[in-house]
Amino acid sequence: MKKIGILSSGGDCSGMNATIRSAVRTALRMNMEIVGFRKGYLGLMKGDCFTLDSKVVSGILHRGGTFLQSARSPEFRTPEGQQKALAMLKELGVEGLVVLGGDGSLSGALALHRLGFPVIGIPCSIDNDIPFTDMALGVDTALNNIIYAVDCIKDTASSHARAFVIEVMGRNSGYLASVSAIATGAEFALVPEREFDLAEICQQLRARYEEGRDNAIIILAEGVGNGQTIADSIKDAIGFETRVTVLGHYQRGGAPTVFDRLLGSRFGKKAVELLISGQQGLMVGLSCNAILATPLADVIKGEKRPQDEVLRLAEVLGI
Ligand SMILES: Nc1ncnc2c1ncn2[C@@H]1O[C@H](COP(=O)(O)OP(=O)(O)O)[C@@H](O)[C@H]1O
Ligand SMILES: O=P(O)(O)OC[C@H]1O[C@](O)(COP(=O)(O)O)[C@@H](O)[C@@H]1O
Ligand SMILES: [Mg+2]
Repeated sequence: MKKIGILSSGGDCSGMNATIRSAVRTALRMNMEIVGFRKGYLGLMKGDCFTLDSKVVSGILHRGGTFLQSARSPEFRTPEGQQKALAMLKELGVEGLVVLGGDGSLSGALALHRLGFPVIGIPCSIDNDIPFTDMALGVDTALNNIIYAVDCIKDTASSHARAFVIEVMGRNSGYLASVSAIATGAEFALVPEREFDLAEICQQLRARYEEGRDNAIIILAEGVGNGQTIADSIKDAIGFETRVTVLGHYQRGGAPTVFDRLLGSRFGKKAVELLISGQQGLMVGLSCNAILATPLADVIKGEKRPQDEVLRLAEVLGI
């Protein structure tokens, strides 16, 4: 193998740049040429790429997002799109590919692997919905962003005697909501993994209000539903005002935490080493603080185990 490629796909997250930098420096150390494809699978199908050298990746470690840019490409989901990408890889003389992305992008990586192309995946998604890794890249930074915002909102909640419904991202995963509720001392976390009864929540908020606790933070995972609907249905029942804050894309960006800088650096190095040593069709992951590799096929057919321990902790803490 003389030349490999790298791309970032799906939702961007903080730590992608640290990962790309580490992959590039590992490849160069191993006398390998490495090219970066712009905008994920879109750039791959078009052959939109450029050579990555040590200088190109300097000064990006501390920046969120991905300097290779990212995209969601419906065309790449089709067999025609995947054949286009394969033909382009062949034309460019690229013999192996590192894919940074979430569950969707890793499904795309598996498709290329099944067509016989050497691929290694790196789990990147703030949702933490990818199995076979304790943490995906970007989760820690997103959580830190969320707790900063919630701490700020708590000041207003207590000053104005209000209940805030704060909607966080995560698609169908309640990981960000559960963990941020634990870390901020929120009153409730509403997550798709756990059933809840809105009437009961209202009753508890009312009882707290009558005891003199006149503000509350309710963290809502986006997978549960709309924040305004929830706030509207509790407004009259609890005795104090409600407001809704949707944290949105603020959560995904910003300077990566130490955890994500280190995790990305470890993932990037390991992915390139695996590719160069002839291994393929794998995803790197973090398990008990070691970097392991799991077949992409197992990752895609697997399901991220429910966050049982986190949910139980939330329950014990009264969330
Ligand atoms: N089943 C699939 N087969 C092939 N490619 C896929 C598949 N699912 C997703 N992709 C590709 O990966 C891209 C990113 O996936 P998406 O689910 O949007 O984000 P993420 O990778 O962050 O989960 C999609 O736009 C598509 O190009
Ligand atoms: O940025 P977009 O395209 O609006 O997508 C928003 C979605 O992306 C995420 O931030 C990350 O999800 P993915 O990792 O699957 O891309 C979700 O939490 C959110 O629902
Ligand atoms: Mg996803």
